[in-house]
Amino acid sequence: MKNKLRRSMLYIPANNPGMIQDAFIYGADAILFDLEDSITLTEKDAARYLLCNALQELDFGQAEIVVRINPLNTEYGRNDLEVIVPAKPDAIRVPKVETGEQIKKIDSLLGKLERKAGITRGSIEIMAMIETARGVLNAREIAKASPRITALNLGAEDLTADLGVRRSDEGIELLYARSQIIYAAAENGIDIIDTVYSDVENITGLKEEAIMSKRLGFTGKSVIHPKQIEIVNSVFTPSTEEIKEAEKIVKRALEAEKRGFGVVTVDGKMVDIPVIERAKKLLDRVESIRRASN
Ligand SMILES: CC(=O)SCCNC(=O)CCNC(=O)[C@H](O)C(C)(C)COP(=O)(O)OP(=O)(O)OC[C@H]1O[C@@H](n2cnc3c(N)ncnc32)[C@H](O)[C@@H]1OP(=O)(O)O
Ligand SMILES: O=C([O-])CC(=O)C(=O)O
Ligand SMILES: [Mg+2]
Repeated sequence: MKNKLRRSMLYIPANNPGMIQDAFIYGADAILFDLEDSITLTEKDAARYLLCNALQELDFGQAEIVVRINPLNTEYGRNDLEVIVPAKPDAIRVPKVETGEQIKKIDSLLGKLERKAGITRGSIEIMAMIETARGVLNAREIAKASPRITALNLGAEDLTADLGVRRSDEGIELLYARSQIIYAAAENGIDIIDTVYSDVENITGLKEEAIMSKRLGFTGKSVIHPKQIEIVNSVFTPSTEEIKEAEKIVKRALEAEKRGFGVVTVDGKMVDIPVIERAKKLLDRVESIRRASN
């Protein structure tokens, strides 16, 4: 079964056969083959065909296979979909999405290409990248534009370029965008993936940013180098203390319910329905992680 955890999504430029071949060995939950910004215009065609062959020939294990296409308003985007859909990726990541209408167009095009390729209609998911001011402001309509949408992704490099601001370590310039898209994703029960951390050598900085993202509500983070995977997976996996606490809450709540009490205290803190729901959600996630790593 495919791993849909999406704690870490590893970018791989789709014109690099060595990286494509080794993609599955690093333990990323998702492999994110890129046809957009890591590929120069002269390499677009070659990358697309190389990737199509690789998806058909290679076994990437349990990792979810996602392809970032070029925007559909460029001459490359439509060609990407035509070549890649028959190779059955699990999802298409669409860059620079600004309106729900754009997602509806991609949904309909995917439907036609799926039919042509003999693939079940609706089986290829869409992940929408929010990386412009307009995209941030329209995140709500984007998130609900198609049942295919299973995640929103922040693209901070493009967004800070659009805003004309510097990207800082503490990320204050991204706080509004991060919060807005987290709410849009939560409203629709879909995943929300944080942007890449570009300073590959700075593992401490990566960890701090990932912890902050998790605390805000992100469910995972895109990465650009294999050495970023372990740290990101571990930040987005509940800790032993969190698991123990959740188990205790669920156990005490069940005991209290049997005695007719809806609210109890656990370690001096009040536990009622929302706290129990949060604990159950955490334990469900732990179970998904356990299943995915077996
Ligand atoms: C703003 C945006 O749009 S970000 C998204 C687009 N950008 C990308 O996709 C970039 C993805 N990352 C990369 O291309 C590379 O990591 C770079 C260019 C940043 C650095 O590459 P290198 O200088 O080769 O890194 P380094 O020497 O540390 O690599 C060590 C090993 O890891 C491999 N590796 C590095 N990055 C990746 C990757 N993303 N996926 C798979 N393998 C990788 C290298 O091939 C090398 O393997 P080898 O030892 O078998 O030769
Ligand atoms: O964060 C990402 O996924 C990379 C990206 O496209 C951006 O930052 O603009
Ligand atoms: Mg971008």
